[in-house]
Amino acid sequence: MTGFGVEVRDLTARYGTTTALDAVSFTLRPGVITGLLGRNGSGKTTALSILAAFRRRTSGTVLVDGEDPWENERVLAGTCLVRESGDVANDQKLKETLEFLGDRRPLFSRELADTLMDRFELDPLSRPDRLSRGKRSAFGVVVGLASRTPLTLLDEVHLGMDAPSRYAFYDALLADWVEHPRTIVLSSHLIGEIERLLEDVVVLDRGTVLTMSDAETLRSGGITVTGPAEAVEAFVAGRDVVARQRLGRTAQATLVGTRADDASRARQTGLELGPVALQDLFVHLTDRPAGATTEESR
Ligand SMILES: Nc1ncnc2c1ncn2[C@@H]1O[C@H](COP(=O)(O)OP(=O)(O)OP(=O)(O)O)[C@@H](O)[C@H]1O
Repeated sequence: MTGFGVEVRDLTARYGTTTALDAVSFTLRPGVITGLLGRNGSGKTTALSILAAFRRRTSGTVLVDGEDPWENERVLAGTCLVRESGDVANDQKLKETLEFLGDRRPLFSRELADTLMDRFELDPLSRPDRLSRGKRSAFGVVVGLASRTPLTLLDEVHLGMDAPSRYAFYDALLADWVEHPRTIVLSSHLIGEIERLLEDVVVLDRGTVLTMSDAETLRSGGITVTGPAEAVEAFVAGRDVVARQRLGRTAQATLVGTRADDASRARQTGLELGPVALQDLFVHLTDRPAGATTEESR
């Protein structure tokens, strides 16, 4: 099993007069972990809700494993969407929810669920409405990962979790995906922590696709330059610097755009070149002039 592929073409979704997605097209490669990135209100939740048939589209084409997911039993049995709220029955004990999913989802792993319940210190006898926000999110992670569905959509599910729990989640996700490859989408506007997990990236901005690429290609669009502050400044003069950091006399600048002689210039001036953080590129790509309204900046 390598997971469901997804093909989205000209997808438009409106809520009354608000256009949440405006003729959006993207693909999700089967068996790949994709980051669906975008600032608040960019349309991530709407897109994932349509893929999982939680919500109907206004127009456009959505194919999950080659078929329209709407009222499609086969596709929906292979799709799991977990949103930050957890999306689980509030009036059921956690253990009952896991038993229910074990009966319904053919690939559900009770063993993985139990391991994750222990790791997140979740009491199987508790109920979601009695859990803290972070623990509720953690239970969403248990459901999302243990379901092992061919299409797993995790919508900002990690945001409420504390740092140790988030890192336990990232490690568990990667380890289980290596053993059981499947299509996973992680949506977020906090990219720093998850970028090492992502093979592909789709960036949404105000309901449109800003960029779609494999993460390596995206990263290769920029470099970091590290070394003595003055030499770094001389190197980046006149170029598109999207982030700067300084520690004592050492500075690091993040550049968008590379030049053929970057490596030789860096060698000559004793500077170190490194990969760019997706978070910095994301901020650069989705940055808007202060005060610009949605319509003006379109
Ligand atoms: N139920 C709704 N009714 C009206 N407008 C909505 C509804 N849900 C979302 N929207 C609007 O649609 C747009 C996209 O929202 P969506 O929740 O998909 O974005 P998002 O990228 O998931 O945001 P966030 O990162 O803040 O969760 C926003 O302008 C939002 O205000």
